[in-house]
Order: sequence, then C-alpha cells, then structure tokens
Amino acid sequence: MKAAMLRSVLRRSTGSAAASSSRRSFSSAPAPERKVAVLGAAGGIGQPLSLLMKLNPLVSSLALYDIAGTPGVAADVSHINTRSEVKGYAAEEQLGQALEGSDVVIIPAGVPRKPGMTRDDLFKINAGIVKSLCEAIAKYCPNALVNMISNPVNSTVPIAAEVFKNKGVYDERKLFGVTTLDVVRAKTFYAGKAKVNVADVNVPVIGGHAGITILPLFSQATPKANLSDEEIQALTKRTQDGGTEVVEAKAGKGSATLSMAYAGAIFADACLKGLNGVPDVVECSFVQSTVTELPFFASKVRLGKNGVEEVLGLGPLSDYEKQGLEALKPELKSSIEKGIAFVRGN
Ligand SMILES: NC(=O)c1ccc[n+]([C@@H]2O[C@H](COP(=O)([O-])OP(=O)(O)OC[C@H]3O[C@@H](n4cnc5c(N)ncnc54)[C@H](O)[C@@H]3O)[C@@H](O)[C@H]2O)c1
Ligand SMILES: O=C(O)C[C@H](O)C(=O)O
Repeated sequence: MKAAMLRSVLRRSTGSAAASSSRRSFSSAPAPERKVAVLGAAGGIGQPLSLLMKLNPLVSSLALYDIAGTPGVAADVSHINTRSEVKGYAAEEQLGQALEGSDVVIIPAGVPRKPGMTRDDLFKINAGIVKSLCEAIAKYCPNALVNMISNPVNSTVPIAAEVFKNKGVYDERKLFGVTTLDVVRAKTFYAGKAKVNVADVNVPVIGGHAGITILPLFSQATPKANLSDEEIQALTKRTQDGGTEVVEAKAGKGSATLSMAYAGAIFADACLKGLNGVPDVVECSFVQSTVTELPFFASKVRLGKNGVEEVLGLGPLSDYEKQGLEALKPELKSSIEKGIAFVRGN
C-alpha cells in the first residue's frame, strides 16, 4: 500500500458524506470482491499487517487466522470503518473456513529470530508450520496467491511448492516469497546516503532473503547518485544485515514487525492490483525462476490476473554485483534443497 493510497483511505473514512458521494458519482466500476486471509494474524507482524489490509480498499473480505489471540485482534480491527468485512478464526478446525474463497493468503505464522540466531535456525519449527498451512491452502483455496513471509523464506517457499506439487495444485505463478522488506530497506538506506527524496527511489533486490543471498543492485538505483565503491559496499552490507540490526535492537523480543507489515501490505496490494488487471505492476519477489540456474530466485516480477505474468531479467550488473551473485548461489541452493528435502522426506 503506497502512502497516497493510505491517505486516500483515511480521507474516505473521515471525509464529509457530500464530498464522498460526489466523488463516487464520477468513479468507475467498484473494485471487485477480493478476499484476503492472514495466517498468523495475531503475531508481531500479523497485527499491524491485518490493520494495513483493513485499510486497503481493494479488500472486501478479511479473514484473520491464528492459533492464539485471534478473537481480540479480529474484534479490534473489525471496528475500523473501511470496506472489508473482518472475520476471526481461532482454532485449527476453523482454518478451512478462513481460507475458503481467498484470493490472496499472507503467511506470517511462525517463530521469529533472537540475537545470535540465523534465519535457518528457525527452520526446525517453521518448516512444519508452513507445511501444514500449505496443505490446508491446497485443500481450501488452491487458486489463491500465496505471500510467504515466514522464515527462512529461502526454504519455506520451496516447502510450499513441494506441498502444492504433492497435492496436484502447484501453479508456479501463484507462489511468492515476500522480499519486499529488503527493497524497502535498500530504498531507505540509499536515499539517506545519496541525499535524494526517498519517495523517488527505486532499487531492485535480487537473490533470496538471508544474509549474503540478499543482493541489492545499487548500480541500477534511481535517481542516480555518485556514490563511491566503499559507500556502495557499506549500503549493500547494511541491507543484507538489516534484519539482524532489528533483531539486535529488539534484544530478544523478536525481529522486524512494523516495517515487515508495511512491506507485506505493499506486496499484497501489488498482488491484488495484478489480479484486478492493473497494468505494469512490478515488485521484487522470490519465485520459481529460470533467470539463473537456481529453481527459485528473487528478481523483479510483473504481476497480473494469474499472479506472476513475467519474471524479469536481472539487467546489467556491476562487477561487485556479479561477484555477489556468484557468492550467494551455494547458500541459496542449499537452503532451497533443504526445503524440498523436508517435504520429500516427510
Ligand atoms: N520475509 C520477511 O522479510 C520477514 C520479515 C520479518 C519477519 N519474518 C518472519 O515472519 C515470522 C513471524 O514473525 P513475527 O515477528 O510476527 O512472530 P510472532 O511470534 O510475533 O508471531 C507469529 C504468530 O504466528 C502464530 N502461529 C504459530 N503457529 C501457527 C500456526 N500453525 N497457524 C497459525 N498461526 C500460527 C503465533 O501464534 C503468532 O501469533 C517469523 O518466521 C519471522 O522470521 C519474515
Ligand atoms: O531478520 C529476521 O529474522 C526477520 C526478517 O527476515 C527481516 O529481514 O527482518
């Protein structure tokens, strides 16, 4: 959800009746009905993400599911006077109802890091959570676009793909690892260093979502700025370590939640726009890919009525980025294989 949209939602919910009815009389057809489900909705990410999805006028139905704490979050969010109807689903036997009819399913369910942990250390717990949620998605809403936030994304996306393949419902255009937070960070850090307006900044981030597998392409950043090699390297490292920076600052109380909710809301909004036929919706995401020899890879993706419409190429890379690309491949390959092996071995 871009800032302008948030402003327009707030204007709409607080503006005068006369003003809004005159706006309505000139507006085109209303946005189609769209159901979004958030799995893990009562968590650190889930709560602010549910709020942001409630503010999104493209959503008509919002299903909030968690194994703990859902009723309070759902009651709270449901009082906000925006378009969507909110329902909370609190127990595993309600997961099917939460998912049925969903167009987009966002998954921030699972445990977050503590200082000293890598994202891969979360695999043990989160792999099983993601696997069982994806089995339910395969059963109740196999056509939904799945936005995977749960870490380690480099493995949870391949886990989801394997589950969907086993169930005979895999469509590679509908499965996304959410890497938008890497883009959000790269934009913020670049704008600060280049002294340009952050609202104008674009930076693609490719690879995966962990440490050196996160590769921001500052050589393609716009607006252009004359940064030294040392400055580019420092920006790259800060983007790669952005998650750890937050984990350490939170000192045992979890990882990024608010910035992730913002990033997750941007990505889900892009998916909804694509489904609704808005042209030229492009975001970076970790998807099935032939852009490199790896079966999954994050790069710019054009979104459309069926999810991924086109996985875009990487564009020209600097020598530094070419080295970064080669360096990330072994780790990304082994994380992908670990996810696949988890499902095949289970
Ligand atoms: N992709 C990214 O960029 C990114 C960014 C930040 C965090 N994350 C990841 O997102 C995940 C969630 O982080 P958080 O800070 O919100 O954690 P959290 O512990 O605050 O919340 C997780 C929620 O998931 C729920 N949950 C656990 N098992 C569940 C299940 N089987 N079904 C439904 N809900 C379940 C919990 O009850 C809890 O409410 C972590 O794995 C974290 O590493 C990813
Ligand atoms: O760093 C984490 O563990 C959470 C998330 O992946 C992030 O990038 O903030």
